[in-house]
Amino acid sequence: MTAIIEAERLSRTYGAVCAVDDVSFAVEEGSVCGLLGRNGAGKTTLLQLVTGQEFASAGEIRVFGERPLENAAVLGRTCLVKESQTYPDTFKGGHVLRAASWAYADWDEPYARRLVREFGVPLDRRMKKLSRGQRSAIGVIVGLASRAPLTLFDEPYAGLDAVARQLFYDLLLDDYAKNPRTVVMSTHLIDEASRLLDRVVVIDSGRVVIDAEAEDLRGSAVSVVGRASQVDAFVEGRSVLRRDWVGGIASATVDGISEADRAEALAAGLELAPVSLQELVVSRTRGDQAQEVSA
Ligand SMILES: Nc1ncnc2c1ncn2[C@@H]1O[C@H](COP(=O)(O)OP(=O)(O)OP(=O)(O)O)[C@@H](O)[C@H]1O
Repeated sequence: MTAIIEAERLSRTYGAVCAVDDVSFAVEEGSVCGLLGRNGAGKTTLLQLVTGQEFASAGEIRVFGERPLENAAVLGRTCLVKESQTYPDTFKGGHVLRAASWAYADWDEPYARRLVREFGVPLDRRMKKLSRGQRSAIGVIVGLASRAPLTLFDEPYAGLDAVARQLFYDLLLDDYAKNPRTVVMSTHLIDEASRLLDRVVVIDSGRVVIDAEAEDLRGSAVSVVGRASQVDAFVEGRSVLRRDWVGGIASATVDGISEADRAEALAAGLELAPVSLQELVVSRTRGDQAQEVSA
């Protein structure tokens, strides 16, 4: 496999703030990578480093094997769609799409027109007069129709309603199947986007805390439910991410679970339930302490 993005010991500091802290990871060609993390974790800064909009304070970032800074060969194949995109005052939706058609060599105009119809966005209205969701839809259309070999979406859904978000996910999956490309998407809506993701990179306070195949990650934890005493006995010595009690019934989210562990839990009369990607990420980025919740 070819790595399209390679970060090696990459850091970006702003005075005393270390937005990206000694980060190393790779994104393989033809994969969809979810970049997840809490507010202020460093996701946008990382995407800006990837697209040459920020200088690294230390370390290396390579995109298509080259440094992205002021590199037309790299940036011509890279499309970053971000929520906070600003446009010239007089720009209408139609201008944005025309500018994008000039910027991206693989721009697909008929597909862009189809997406405009599907999202129902007006192209003859100034961008600043559009609703937040309509502006986001224009960004999503640019990202999809750019057909850029590396497409990065930085929280692209702000203001998009649930129907439009689902449309975006469906279009991305469908288009990705027909025209494989490399996609990185930062999102807080982890479970919604979960089915799209091949790989998950989670950053917390600028550092990578999880870098794994989404499938492996989903199977790495399980929720065990049963009588509190049995749950307590099972979790003894295991890595517990979260515990909840209701009366005498307890449930515990246990990390690093093996097939033998599952069999042992079932033999002990405990029920097993899958843990969603969102639960797992929340548990692992909440701090060192397992959360204890009683009701
Ligand atoms: N230009 C800047 N000057 C100073 N601090 C900055 C600058 N840009 C980002 N930061 C800080 O770096 C940290 C990471 O910010 P970043 O925008 O990358 O986070 P994020 O993960 O994208 O957050 P969110 O999910 O809230 O959008 C934050 O503490 C932020 O305040």
